[in-house]
Amino acid sequence: MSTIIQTKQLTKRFKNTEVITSVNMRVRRGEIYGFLGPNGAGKTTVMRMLTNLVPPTSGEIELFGAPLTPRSYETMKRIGSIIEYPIFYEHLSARGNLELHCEYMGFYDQKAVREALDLVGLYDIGGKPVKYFSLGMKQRLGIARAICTKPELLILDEPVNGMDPSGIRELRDLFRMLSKEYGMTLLISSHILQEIEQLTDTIGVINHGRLVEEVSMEQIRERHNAYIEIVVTDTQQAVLVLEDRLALTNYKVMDRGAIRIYETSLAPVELNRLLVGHGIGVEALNKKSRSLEDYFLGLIEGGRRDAVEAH
Ligand SMILES: Nc1ncnc2c1ncn2[C@@H]1O[C@H](COP(=O)(O)OP(=O)(O)OP(=O)(O)O)[C@@H](O)[C@H]1O
Repeated sequence: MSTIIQTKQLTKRFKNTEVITSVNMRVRRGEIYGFLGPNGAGKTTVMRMLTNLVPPTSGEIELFGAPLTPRSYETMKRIGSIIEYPIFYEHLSARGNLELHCEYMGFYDQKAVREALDLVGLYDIGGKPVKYFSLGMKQRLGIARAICTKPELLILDEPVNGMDPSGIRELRDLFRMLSKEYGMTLLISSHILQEIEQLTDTIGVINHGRLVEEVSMEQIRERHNAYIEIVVTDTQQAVLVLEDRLALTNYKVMDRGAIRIYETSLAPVELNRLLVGHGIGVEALNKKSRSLEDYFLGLIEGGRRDAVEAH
């Protein structure tokens, strides 16, 4: 798959404070990339650099395979974005705002404004001045503005901020549709895992200006399979029984007599009976599942212990 965004050692300092440190991120064509991190982690600053709103202090950005420079005007036309809160001409209607934007971007397609308003569910009130719009409606109008020029890449900074749960669901469906049917690549930031977990193909976790993890959701789900943990009196003997009698290979011997079995379809009662039947004492038997939330909190709280342990 080709690469749409690639940063190399991307670093940003404001005066003497380094807020982004050596970020190497990669977003592939057609994927939805979730950019996750707590408030102040540096998501907006990275997105501002990607859209040429602020220059990097050092490092490189490649968009669509070419280096980004302050003069990359044509590249910018291939990107739709909302960075922080979208700002509009309040006295103009939603439609008026989008028409102005298309004109400014040199994009002439009569249908585009209508289609964009329709996609975000604002078509019926497209004639109303924006000053009467709620925060959620403005957020949707921001998305309409970002997509009306049919960009290949959408960069959205906390797009579901301030929206109610049904609005969030609608936007999720819209993002999926843009990715599948229009083939757009999406980079979406959030500080709430649940908001983007079901949507993204890849997650990049940023904390204190550093990218601490970049991983596909598929890998994450594999790693975070539920498991059964047993604590036994004789691990060697127990392993023999698991392999010979149950043909198990996906287990891991931990310390202090514990074994994790990543095969949760086993019935705990049967497992216990089998081990005891072979003269192995079972001191504990628990079914566990570590939530994604725990995993990301672990990353954000500074340690990579969980990630290492899960491998
Ligand atoms: N223009 C600026 N001058 C000085 N410091 C800045 C500037 N812009 C951002 N920062 C600092 O950079 C750090 C990262 O901020 P940024 O807005 O990128 O984080 P964020 O992850 O987007 O957070 P949020 O979710 O709160 O928007 C913060 O400590 C912020 O105070």
